[in-house]
Amino acid sequence: MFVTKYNANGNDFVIFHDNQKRDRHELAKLLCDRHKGVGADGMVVLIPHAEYDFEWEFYNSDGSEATMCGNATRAVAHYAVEKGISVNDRAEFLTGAGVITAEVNGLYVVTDMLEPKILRRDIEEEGLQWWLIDTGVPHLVAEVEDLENFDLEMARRLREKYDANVNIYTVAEDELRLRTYERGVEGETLACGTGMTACYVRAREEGKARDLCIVFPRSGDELYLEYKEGRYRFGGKVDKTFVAELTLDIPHYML
Ligand SMILES: N[C@@H](CCC[C@H](N)C(=O)O)C(=O)O
Repeated sequence: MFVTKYNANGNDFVIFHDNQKRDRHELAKLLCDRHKGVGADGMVVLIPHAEYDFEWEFYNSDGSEATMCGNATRAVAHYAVEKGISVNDRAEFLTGAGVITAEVNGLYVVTDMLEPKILRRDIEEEGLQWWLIDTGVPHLVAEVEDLENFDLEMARRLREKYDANVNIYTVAEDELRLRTYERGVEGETLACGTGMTACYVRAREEGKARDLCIVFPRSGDELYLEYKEGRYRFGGKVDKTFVAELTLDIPHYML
Protein backbone atom coordinates (compact mmCIF):
# COMPACT_ATOMS: atom_id res chain seq x y z
CA MET A 1 0.00 0.00 0.00
CA PHE A 2 1.38 3.40 -1.04
CA VAL A 3 0.59 6.65 0.73
CA THR A 4 1.63 10.25 0.06
CA LYS A 5 2.57 12.65 2.81
CA TYR A 6 1.75 16.34 2.41
CA ASN A 7 2.64 19.36 4.49
CA ALA A 8 0.20 22.24 4.07
CA ASN A 9 1.86 25.11 5.95
CA GLY A 10 2.44 23.03 9.06
CA ASN A 11 -0.78 20.98 8.93
CA ASP A 12 0.31 17.57 7.67
CA PHE A 13 -1.65 14.76 6.08
CA VAL A 14 -1.36 11.16 4.90
CA ILE A 15 -3.24 10.81 1.61
CA PHE A 16 -4.20 7.85 -0.59
CA HIS A 17 -7.08 6.81 -2.80
CA ASP A 18 -9.27 3.72 -2.81
CA ASN A 19 -12.28 2.43 -4.71
CA GLN A 20 -14.85 2.35 -1.92
CA LYS A 21 -15.95 4.13 1.24
CA ARG A 22 -15.12 2.46 4.53
CA ASP A 23 -14.76 3.17 8.20
CA ARG A 24 -11.00 3.67 8.45
CA HIS A 25 -10.75 5.39 11.82
CA GLU A 26 -8.41 2.74 13.28
CA LEU A 27 -6.12 2.99 10.25
CA ALA A 28 -6.10 6.78 10.60
CA LYS A 29 -5.00 6.51 14.24
CA LEU A 30 -2.20 4.14 13.27
CA LEU A 31 -0.92 6.04 10.22
CA CYS A 32 -1.15 9.46 11.93
CA ASP A 33 0.81 8.23 14.96
CA ARG A 34 4.18 10.02 14.90
CA HIS A 35 6.02 7.03 16.45
CA LYS A 36 4.25 3.93 15.13
CA GLY A 37 3.01 5.26 11.80
CA VAL A 38 3.79 7.91 9.20
CA GLY A 39 2.86 10.80 11.48
CA ALA A 40 0.29 13.45 10.56
CA ASP A 41 -2.50 15.69 11.86
CA GLY A 42 -4.97 13.91 9.60
CA MET A 43 -5.59 11.21 7.00
CA VAL A 44 -7.56 11.66 3.78
CA VAL A 45 -8.87 8.99 1.42
CA LEU A 46 -10.17 9.88 -2.06
CA ILE A 47 -13.10 7.75 -3.24
CA PRO A 48 -14.72 7.78 -6.72
CA HIS A 49 -17.92 9.78 -7.03
CA ALA A 50 -20.51 9.79 -9.85
CA GLU A 51 -20.93 13.57 -9.99
CA TYR A 52 -17.68 15.07 -8.71
CA ASP A 53 -14.00 14.26 -9.27
CA PHE A 54 -14.09 12.30 -6.02
CA GLU A 55 -15.40 12.44 -2.49
CA TRP A 56 -13.22 12.29 0.57
CA GLU A 57 -13.04 10.60 3.91
CA PHE A 58 -11.26 12.92 6.35
CA TYR A 59 -9.96 11.68 9.71
CA ASN A 60 -8.22 13.58 12.48
CA SER A 61 -5.14 11.97 14.06
CA ASP A 62 -7.25 10.56 16.93
CA GLY A 63 -9.37 8.66 14.37
CA SER A 64 -12.41 10.95 14.61
CA GLU A 65 -14.02 12.01 11.32
CA ALA A 66 -14.37 15.69 10.48
CA THR A 67 -16.63 17.20 7.83
CA MET A 68 -14.07 19.71 6.56
CA CYS A 69 -10.40 20.65 6.70
CA GLY A 70 -9.20 23.75 4.83
CA ASN A 71 -5.54 22.82 4.57
CA ALA A 72 -6.33 19.25 3.52
CA THR A 73 -8.51 20.57 0.67
CA ARG A 74 -5.39 22.20 -0.80
CA ALA A 75 -3.15 19.15 -0.32
CA VAL A 76 -5.79 16.80 -1.71
CA ALA A 77 -6.44 19.01 -4.76
CA HIS A 78 -2.73 18.87 -5.58
CA TYR A 79 -2.72 15.07 -5.11
CA ALA A 80 -5.82 14.65 -7.32
CA VAL A 81 -4.43 16.77 -10.16
CA GLU A 82 -1.10 14.98 -10.03
CA LYS A 83 -2.78 11.56 -10.14
CA GLY A 84 -5.13 12.61 -12.98
CA ILE A 85 -8.19 12.15 -10.73
CA SER A 86 -8.89 15.84 -11.38
CA VAL A 87 -8.05 17.58 -14.65
CA ASN A 88 -7.22 21.07 -15.94
CA ASP A 89 -5.59 22.07 -12.64
CA ARG A 90 -8.95 22.24 -10.94
CA ALA A 91 -10.42 19.87 -8.38
CA GLU A 92 -14.09 19.67 -7.49
CA PHE A 93 -14.92 17.23 -4.75
CA LEU A 94 -17.40 16.34 -2.05
CA THR A 95 -16.57 16.75 1.64
CA GLY A 96 -18.85 16.07 4.60
CA ALA A 97 -19.68 19.78 4.70
CA GLY A 98 -20.32 20.35 0.98
CA VAL A 99 -18.70 20.62 -2.43
CA ILE A 100 -15.27 22.24 -2.60
CA THR A 101 -13.46 23.62 -5.62
CA ALA A 102 -9.74 24.30 -5.61
CA GLU A 103 -7.33 25.63 -8.23
CA VAL A 104 -3.84 24.20 -8.48
CA ASN A 105 -1.00 26.27 -9.83
CA GLY A 106 2.19 24.26 -9.33
CA LEU A 107 2.52 23.91 -5.57
CA TYR A 108 0.27 26.89 -4.97
CA VAL A 109 -3.33 25.91 -4.27
CA VAL A 110 -6.37 28.14 -3.71
CA THR A 111 -9.58 26.79 -2.21
CA ASP A 112 -13.01 28.38 -2.43
CA MET A 113 -14.24 27.97 1.11
CA LEU A 114 -17.82 27.05 2.00
CA GLU A 115 -20.11 29.84 3.15
CA PRO A 116 -19.31 30.46 6.81
CA LYS A 117 -22.10 30.46 9.42
CA ILE A 118 -21.75 32.76 12.41
CA LEU A 119 -23.49 30.74 15.12
CA ARG A 120 -22.85 32.94 18.18
CA ARG A 121 -21.29 36.33 18.93
CA ASP A 122 -21.94 36.42 22.65
CA ILE A 123 -19.66 33.94 24.38
CA GLU A 124 -17.68 35.28 27.34
CA GLU A 125 -15.09 32.91 28.69
CA GLU A 126 -11.75 33.38 30.43
CA GLY A 127 -11.91 37.18 30.10
CA LEU A 128 -12.30 37.03 26.32
CA GLN A 129 -15.22 37.59 23.91
CA TRP A 130 -15.61 34.58 21.66
CA TRP A 131 -17.57 34.05 18.46
CA LEU A 132 -18.58 30.57 17.36
CA ILE A 133 -18.28 30.24 13.58
CA ASP A 134 -18.84 27.20 11.39
CA THR A 135 -16.51 27.17 8.39
CA GLY A 136 -17.24 23.51 7.65
CA VAL A 137 -16.28 22.60 11.21
CA PRO A 138 -16.95 24.71 14.33
CA HIS A 139 -14.42 27.25 15.59
CA LEU A 140 -14.33 29.50 18.64
CA VAL A 141 -12.39 32.66 17.80
CA ALA A 142 -11.23 35.53 20.00
CA GLU A 143 -9.05 38.53 19.27
CA VAL A 144 -6.19 38.98 21.73
CA GLU A 145 -3.35 41.43 22.23
CA ASP A 146 -0.62 38.91 22.73
CA LEU A 147 -0.51 35.61 20.83
CA GLU A 148 2.31 34.25 22.97
CA ASN A 149 -0.01 33.66 25.94
CA PHE A 150 -2.10 30.85 24.47
CA ASP A 151 -3.18 28.87 27.51
CA LEU A 152 -3.59 25.38 26.10
CA GLU A 153 -5.36 24.12 29.24
CA MET A 154 -7.96 26.87 28.78
CA ALA A 155 -8.24 25.96 25.09
CA ARG A 156 -8.80 22.31 26.02
CA ARG A 157 -11.61 23.26 28.43
CA LEU A 158 -13.36 25.38 25.78
CA ARG A 159 -12.86 22.72 23.13
CA GLU A 160 -14.70 20.23 25.39
CA LYS A 161 -17.43 22.64 26.46
CA TYR A 162 -18.33 23.81 22.93
CA ASP A 163 -17.14 20.77 20.94
CA ALA A 164 -15.20 23.18 18.74
CA ASN A 165 -11.68 24.07 17.64
CA VAL A 166 -10.29 27.06 19.56
CA ASN A 167 -8.40 29.98 17.98
CA ILE A 168 -6.87 33.23 19.18
CA TYR A 169 -5.72 35.91 16.75
CA THR A 170 -4.27 39.37 16.31
CA VAL A 171 -5.25 41.52 13.35
CA ALA A 172 -3.91 44.70 11.76
CA GLU A 173 -5.86 45.58 8.60
CA ASP A 174 -4.17 43.30 6.09
CA GLU A 175 -2.31 40.94 8.39
CA LEU A 176 -3.80 38.23 10.56
CA ARG A 177 -1.80 36.03 12.95
CA LEU A 178 -3.34 33.14 14.81
CA ARG A 179 -2.90 30.03 16.90
CA THR A 180 -5.25 27.06 16.88
CA TYR A 181 -6.04 24.26 19.31
CA GLU A 182 -7.46 21.54 17.09
CA ARG A 183 -10.24 19.18 17.97
CA GLY A 184 -9.30 15.61 17.01
CA VAL A 185 -5.60 16.33 17.27
CA GLU A 186 -6.21 17.50 20.84
CA GLY A 187 -3.38 19.95 20.84
CA GLU A 188 -2.07 23.01 19.06
CA THR A 189 -1.36 22.48 15.36
CA LEU A 190 0.94 24.62 13.26
CA ALA A 191 -1.86 25.73 10.94
CA CYS A 192 -5.60 25.28 10.45
CA GLY A 193 -7.36 26.54 7.32
CA THR A 194 -10.93 26.54 8.61
CA GLY A 195 -9.60 28.26 11.76
CA MET A 196 -7.84 30.96 9.72
CA THR A 197 -11.04 31.53 7.77
CA ALA A 198 -13.15 31.76 10.93
CA CYS A 199 -10.78 34.36 12.47
CA TYR A 200 -10.82 36.33 9.21
CA VAL A 201 -14.63 36.22 9.01
CA ARG A 202 -14.90 37.81 12.46
CA ALA A 203 -12.11 40.34 11.81
CA ARG A 204 -13.83 41.42 8.56
CA GLU A 205 -17.28 41.58 10.17
CA GLU A 206 -15.83 43.85 12.85
CA GLY A 207 -14.21 46.07 10.20
CA LYS A 208 -10.69 45.19 11.30
CA ALA A 209 -9.47 43.29 8.22
CA ARG A 210 -9.35 44.27 4.57
CA ASP A 211 -10.82 42.17 1.77
CA LEU A 212 -7.36 40.78 1.04
CA CYS A 213 -5.32 39.70 4.01
CA ILE A 214 -1.99 37.94 4.61
CA VAL A 215 -2.28 35.21 7.21
CA PHE A 216 0.45 33.76 9.41
CA PRO A 217 -0.38 30.60 11.33
CA ARG A 218 1.92 29.22 14.04
CA SER A 219 4.25 27.63 11.43
CA GLY A 220 5.19 31.16 10.33
CA ASP A 221 4.26 30.32 6.72
CA GLU A 222 2.48 32.95 4.68
CA LEU A 223 -0.99 32.34 3.26
CA TYR A 224 -3.69 34.67 2.12
CA LEU A 225 -7.42 35.02 2.56
CA GLU A 226 -9.63 36.98 0.27
CA TYR A 227 -13.27 38.02 0.42
CA LYS A 228 -14.70 38.61 -3.04
CA GLU A 229 -18.28 38.64 -4.28
CA GLY A 230 -19.55 36.99 -1.14
CA ARG A 231 -16.99 34.16 -1.18
CA TYR A 232 -13.96 33.46 0.98
CA ARG A 233 -10.89 32.15 -0.85
CA PHE A 234 -7.89 30.77 0.90
CA GLY A 235 -4.49 30.19 -0.76
CA GLY A 236 -1.00 28.99 0.02
CA LYS A 237 1.73 26.58 -0.95
CA VAL A 238 1.61 22.87 -0.22
CA ASP A 239 4.60 20.51 -0.05
CA LYS A 240 4.49 16.94 -1.19
CA THR A 241 6.90 15.54 1.38
CA PHE A 242 7.23 11.91 0.29
CA VAL A 243 5.56 8.85 -1.19
CA ALA A 244 6.00 5.70 0.89
CA GLU A 245 5.22 2.04 0.58
CA LEU A 246 3.93 0.91 3.95
CA THR A 247 5.75 -2.09 5.31
CA LEU A 248 3.85 -1.87 8.59
CA ASP A 249 1.97 -4.98 9.59
CA ILE A 250 -1.51 -3.51 9.24
CA PRO A 251 -4.26 -5.72 10.73
CA HIS A 252 -6.60 -6.97 8.02
CA TYR A 253 -9.71 -5.37 9.59
CA MET A 254 -8.18 -1.91 9.16
CA LEU A 255 -7.75 -2.22 5.40
N1 LIG B 1 -6.87 21.34 10.21
C1 LIG B 1 -8.10 21.52 9.59
C2 LIG B 1 -9.34 21.26 10.43
C3 LIG B 1 -9.53 19.76 10.65
C4 LIG B 1 -10.79 19.37 11.38
C5 LIG B 1 -10.80 19.75 12.83
N2 LIG B 1 -9.69 19.23 13.55
C6 LIG B 1 -12.12 19.29 13.47
O1 LIG B 1 -12.26 18.13 13.84
O2 LIG B 1 -13.02 20.13 13.60
C7 LIG B 1 -8.14 22.76 8.71
O3 LIG B 1 -7.10 23.08 8.11
O4 LIG B 1 -9.19 23.34 8.53
